[in-house]
Order: sequence, then structure tokens, then C-alpha cells
Amino acid sequence: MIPPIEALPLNKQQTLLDDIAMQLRVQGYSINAEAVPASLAHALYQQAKREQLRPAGIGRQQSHAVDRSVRKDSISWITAESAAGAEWLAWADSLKVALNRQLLLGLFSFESHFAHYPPGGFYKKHVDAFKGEANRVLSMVVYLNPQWRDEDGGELVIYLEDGSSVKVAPRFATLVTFLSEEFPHEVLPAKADRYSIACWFRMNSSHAGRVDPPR
Ligand SMILES: O=C(O)CCC(=O)C(=O)O
Ligand SMILES: [Fe+2]
Repeated sequence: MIPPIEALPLNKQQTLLDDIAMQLRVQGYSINAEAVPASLAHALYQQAKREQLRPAGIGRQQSHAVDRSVRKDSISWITAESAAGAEWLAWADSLKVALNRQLLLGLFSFESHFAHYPPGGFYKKHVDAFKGEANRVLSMVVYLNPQWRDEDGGELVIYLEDGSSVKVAPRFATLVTFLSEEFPHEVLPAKADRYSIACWFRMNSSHAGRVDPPR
């Protein structure tokens, strides 16, 4: 007997990857609830709370500056030193491989940091990468807030080309991706502690004998 379609085993991870790729192809961004495996998201949430976070700056290297009127969050870059960090980096790498295969984006390296927005924390409208200086190709955010309520605010607002916008509540294990150069976005003031991971996939920007120089 042929089993009904519903009974066929679904590879949840593959379905997720296909869905992210399809949304990116069609609209340039993707929003997926319950995307990160719950056990990994819980481990990352515990790790985020243990981290020594520092006030986030704006820009990279020489232009790095801390301006609390533009963003008010604290961050800590993720490394494979913690078990949760290692598992997270492996998960992100498998996502990179799948997206490169499906979308030919040429994603090469990955950087990610925990972020904590305290009550009153925000990040004003900005873009993550500028045309011409293109090395950040794809931005990604994962939210780590098990008890987030609508009244806690802190939504990510993604501004679309047609003048409309999309709001995303920072709920546990929700994953958002978007093309870094294409979408201005902002974080509205949070009214509760808001934990997340912000990430970027970059192209290979090796030059002058330095292999893909770090940030
Ligand atoms: O936490 C978010 O929703 C977005 C954070 C962000 O835009 C950034 O760190 O560049
Ligand atoms: Fe951003």
C-alpha cells in the first residue's frame, strides 16, 4: 500500500533550508519561526546570559565608535570555545553550504555575536553593508527569548523597497535572514531583556596577501 503523503517522513532541517532559500530568492529576506533546534537555542540562551558583554560600537576597525544614541546593546563575539558556540558555528556552516548550493551566493566566512538589549535598548535604522564595499552579503538574526510577549516591544523592522515594512517579534528560535545591502532595518525599543545572535556571511575578501582579513 502507498502511504498517504502526510505519513512520509519529513526532514525538518531540509524543509527549513529549502524555505529560507525560496524566500531569499523571491523577496530577498526570510522569516522562520522555530528554525533553530530548541536544544541548541536553549544552550545559546544560557551561554548568552553567562557572557561578558561589552557596549556595541558602530563601523569596523578604525571607524569603530561607540554611540549610544544609535544603538544601545551589548555584544560578545561567538567562538567555538564554548560547547554551545561550537555547535552554533557548525549549524551556521551547514546553512552556508546549503545556501551556496541553492542560491550561488558565494558565502565564504561567518561572524556572529550575542547581543543583549536591556529594557530601553534599541538600534536605529541602518544597513549592515554598503554597496561597493560589499563583503557582508547575508545578515542573519536569531532570537533567544523564551518568554517574549507582544507588549515587550523590541521588534525588528525591515524596510522594503516599496515603502512598506515588516515587523518581527524577537521570539525564541525565530530566524531572520536578509541580503545585507538591500534592507535598512531597525530594532524598536525593548521593554524587557532582549537576547539575540546577530550574524553576517561574507564573501571572500582576500587581498594583498591577507586571507580574508578578520574584522
Ligand atoms: O537584533 C536584531 O533584530 C537586529 C540587530 C541588527 O540589526 C544588527 O546587529 O545589525
Ligand atoms: Fe543590522
